[in-house]
Amino acid sequence: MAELNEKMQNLSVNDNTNGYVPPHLRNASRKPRSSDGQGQDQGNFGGNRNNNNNGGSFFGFNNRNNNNGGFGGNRGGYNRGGFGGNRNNNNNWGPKGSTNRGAWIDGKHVPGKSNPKLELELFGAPDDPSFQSSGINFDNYDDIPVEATGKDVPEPITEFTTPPLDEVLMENVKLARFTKPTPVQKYSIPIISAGRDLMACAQTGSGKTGGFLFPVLSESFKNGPNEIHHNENYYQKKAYPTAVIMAPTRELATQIFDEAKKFCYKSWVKPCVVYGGAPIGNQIREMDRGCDLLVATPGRLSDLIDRGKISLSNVKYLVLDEADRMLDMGFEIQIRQIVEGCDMPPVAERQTLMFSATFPADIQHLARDFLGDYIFLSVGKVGSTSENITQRILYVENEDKKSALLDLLSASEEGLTLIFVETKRMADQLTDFLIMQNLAATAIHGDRTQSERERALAAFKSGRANLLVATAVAARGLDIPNVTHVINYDLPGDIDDYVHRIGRTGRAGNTGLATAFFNRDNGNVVKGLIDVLEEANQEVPQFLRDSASFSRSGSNRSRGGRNNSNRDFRNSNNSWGSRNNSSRGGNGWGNNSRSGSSRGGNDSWGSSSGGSNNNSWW
Ligand SMILES: Nc1ncnc2c1ncn2[C@@H]1O[C@H](COP(=O)(O)OP(=O)(O)OP(=O)(O)O)[C@@H](O)[C@H]1O
Repeated sequence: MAELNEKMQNLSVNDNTNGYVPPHLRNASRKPRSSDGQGQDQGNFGGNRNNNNNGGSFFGFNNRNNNNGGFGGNRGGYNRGGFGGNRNNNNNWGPKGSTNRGAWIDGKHVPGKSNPKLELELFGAPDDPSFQSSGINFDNYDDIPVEATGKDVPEPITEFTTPPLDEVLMENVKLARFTKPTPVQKYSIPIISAGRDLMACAQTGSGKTGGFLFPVLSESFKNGPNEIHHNENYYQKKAYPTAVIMAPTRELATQIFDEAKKFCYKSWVKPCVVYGGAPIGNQIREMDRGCDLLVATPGRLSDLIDRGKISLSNVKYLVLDEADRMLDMGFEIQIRQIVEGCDMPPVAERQTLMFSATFPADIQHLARDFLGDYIFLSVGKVGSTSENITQRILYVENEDKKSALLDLLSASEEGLTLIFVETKRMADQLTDFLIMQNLAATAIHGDRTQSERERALAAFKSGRANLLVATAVAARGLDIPNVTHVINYDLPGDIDDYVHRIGRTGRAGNTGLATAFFNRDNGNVVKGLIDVLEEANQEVPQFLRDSASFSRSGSNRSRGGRNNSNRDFRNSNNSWGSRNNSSRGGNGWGNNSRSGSSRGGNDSWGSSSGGSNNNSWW
């Protein structure tokens, strides 16, 4: 990292006092443009001009890679073995002939047998770089302040132990080479094991998936499935999952499913995944073979409920992962219909868990309706970024971005680089441009077919394409080992998106670099950006501060500013009965800025007790 920073300094890319100067103009006199729009544009620096590469070997894009390893699908060999339909059978899955699957028989958990080949597929070899391993800064997580509010908050655990964790789950945690819980896991495991509802917020890459999977699976292994009270229609099979996990995107759903496969190993719990854009028939057939833990995107889940293929009447655990993103994507009506309008047990008869790295106010309203007497857990500041990620903001005009990008890429060390743009069109254009430079780039965005998206991700993960140009579709949750650099070629209009995007690097205690191109078009996000940089002890370039004084977001709380709550808003004195008070982009956020609730303030960081807080934060 130090070397990379040095190289960037040498390239002048990191010079925050002046605007970005493309290589061909470095020795020319060129006045930096001011971010208030007063500067003069003296040059027209298109990106292609300097790069007359006609002999491009077109890599990766447009399906040129014959990669058969679809995202998330192959590693576990999940589809190869037959799943018997009945959960009480000791069904086989994984490589042929294995009997790894456990069963629930006469009120007891009978684990399956070990299968070394499948173990290798699920958990990888210790030195396999395609499996994320914890980095040198993993221990730094111990210093992260944690706050848990609500009634009777259980004490956190400090190690993975039995109890509270089930033995089979413990074995799988060991196979995954997880030696100790991350902070969010330390709290979420005892909270969920105690049967409590939970709203948990923790930084990107800090192990939230395990935070809900470990206790949900562990309790399921101990307690077995709910008894199905409904008559099975012989001609139409229905899935009755015990746990339902909803996630905003197909890729994230697939990734959670992959994690679930690992930690369900040898147990009676059979995980399934359903998402739009893939043939529904295959997904139904897979569910017919057993479906105890279902990972789903809201749209496909509603569809399958409407078709009578899924009943939620058996659900003990409902998890909403990246719930705020699901609302942003317009899924609220579908989610409410699934949770409140179908046969899902009521709040008191299920456990409901919400996880995200950002929790804007409206998601806390959803919590009011979906969760009962819940614990609010915040690990680190809500919406903050990990200090493992070094953040750099460069002033780059739109027409200079391509050159600046090439500069950055030439300075990059080994590793994968994720480049975020705002539009699908731009993703395609930029990918083509990079391919023309003989760079190994591919793209992921919503207009690509599911199989194209899967191939792109697989090529990126394997390193065959070390550059992935992405829209917001890849911003959340994706856990790709060895992403060393995230470049916000276009900054998002929403600071929460920025937080999630850069969180694709610096995961599980590893270090990472995040570079963003900023110019006057990004005035709406400047205030939030400064907050995020300051919270993570990063350098704030002067041009950002200058820009903040011109920016609208300096004076209101648009989505570009920080409208997260880092508080459990039940502790607020304000009435939160009216949704209108908390709409995104609204005003009336009160006097308490985020810094008002920093460690040095009145708040009880580091305490697990539910101190009440009279701050009015909207
Ligand atoms: N206890 C642990 N020890 C070591 N590594 C862990 C542990 N828990 C999780 N990890 C690894 O850390 C990485 C990040 O975890 P995960 O994807 O759950 O993060 P997250 O908090 O959900 O991130 P995001 O907010 O981006 O979705 C994963 O590769 C996971 O395997």
